[in-house]
Amino acid sequence: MYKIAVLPGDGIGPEVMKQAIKVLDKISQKHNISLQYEFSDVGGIAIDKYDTPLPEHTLKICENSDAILFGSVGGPKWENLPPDKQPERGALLPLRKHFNLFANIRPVKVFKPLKDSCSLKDNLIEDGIDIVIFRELTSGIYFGQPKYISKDKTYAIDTMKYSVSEIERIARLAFEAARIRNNRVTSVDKANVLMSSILWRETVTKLHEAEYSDVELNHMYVDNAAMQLVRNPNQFDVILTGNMFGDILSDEAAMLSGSLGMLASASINESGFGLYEPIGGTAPDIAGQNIANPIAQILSAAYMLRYSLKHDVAATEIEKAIEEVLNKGYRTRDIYTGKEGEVLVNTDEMGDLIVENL
Ligand SMILES: NC(=O)c1ccc[n+]([C@@H]2O[C@H](COP(=O)([O-])OP(=O)(O)OC[C@H]3O[C@@H](n4cnc5c(N)ncnc54)[C@H](O)[C@@H]3O)[C@@H](O)[C@H]2O)c1
Ligand SMILES: CC(C)[C@H](C(=O)O)[C@@H](O)C(=O)O
Ligand SMILES: [Mg+2]
Repeated sequence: MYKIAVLPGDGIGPEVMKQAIKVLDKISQKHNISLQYEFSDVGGIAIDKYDTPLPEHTLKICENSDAILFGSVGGPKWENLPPDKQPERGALLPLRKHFNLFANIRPVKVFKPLKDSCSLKDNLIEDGIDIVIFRELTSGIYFGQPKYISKDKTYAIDTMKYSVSEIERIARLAFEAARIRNNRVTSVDKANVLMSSILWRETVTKLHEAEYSDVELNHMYVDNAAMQLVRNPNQFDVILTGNMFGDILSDEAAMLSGSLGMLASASINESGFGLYEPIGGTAPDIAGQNIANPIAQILSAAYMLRYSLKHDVAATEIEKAIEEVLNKGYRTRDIYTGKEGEVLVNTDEMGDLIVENL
């Protein structure tokens, strides 16, 4: 039996999480996988109830689980609280750090039927897109010390710090992934300006020479990478990058797949324990209307089955069911183009359709 900590969070989090649970119920029945869910509050809702974004009991539930399925946290209501009390800095980042979830894996796939939702010209995505971003998640500018706003509020400091071992462990996973994909790694940095990027580039190069010379490696500055992603996305196979660059490039890459609501991520540590979440946020502009796209949350559940519970077949079946539903023309509002054959559905209906196709 697997214990799953389910943390829906704020905004669209609970709406899309409901769909992911429906899908997990069906697939676990089908494959005889015993799942025990432990729901708990995190983020803004936890601030409202317990005056803290990451209550002790929520952390305990996570510690006693085999994986964490996370929705998203934050929103306008909590934006003006002191920094460490806010949902993102007070819950999500501490969770990532607490469990040492250094490897954030963000696959960018374009489902063929969604080609029209992609903002790029057809000829650029004719053969689909299949990129995976390996983002370092527990260091870099997000966590480096010192980090503060001066008492008189006339200046502020963040520190971008990377150690060789932190770079090596994420680089190793990227090279390993490339070997079973198209054998190419693009390491993205800003080595023409940042010291931490110079070390990043040197470390990746050394590791490549010593252990992974069979993999094709190139280095790219982050500004160029942002441009290349929309100029010719298919040049990329595995993108290896640091915390902040990975955050920005993955939102950009999401639009290749048509919507932020389509991309999910796995954040894992050295022993394979993981937190699984959509790459997008709480979407306050559409929350509470049952119109959000639940696919990113459902894919997060599939990645959980694949990476933490080692049920690859079940994960693949979920991905196939999503593709099937999209093939049949069903679309939530964010991926609806009005083309003939498309049917507009809401969040619940999309969840039901995916369940029916399992
Ligand atoms: N992992 C997380 O918990 C996480 C990630 C990103 C942002 N956030 C938080 O979410 C809040 C809102 O942030 P934001 O507006 O910058 O980013 P966002 O990702 O919430 O929304 C950006 C845009 O994408 C759309 N969108 C996102 N997910 C969607 C979905 N599933 N279906 C359809 N449309 C979708 C939204 O409607 C919005 O127009 C902030 O408080 C932010 O800090 C949390
Ligand atoms: C909410 C925020 C802290 C988070 C990040 O920057 O890592 C989000 O944007 C993401 O991409 O997971
Ligand atoms: Mg982000």
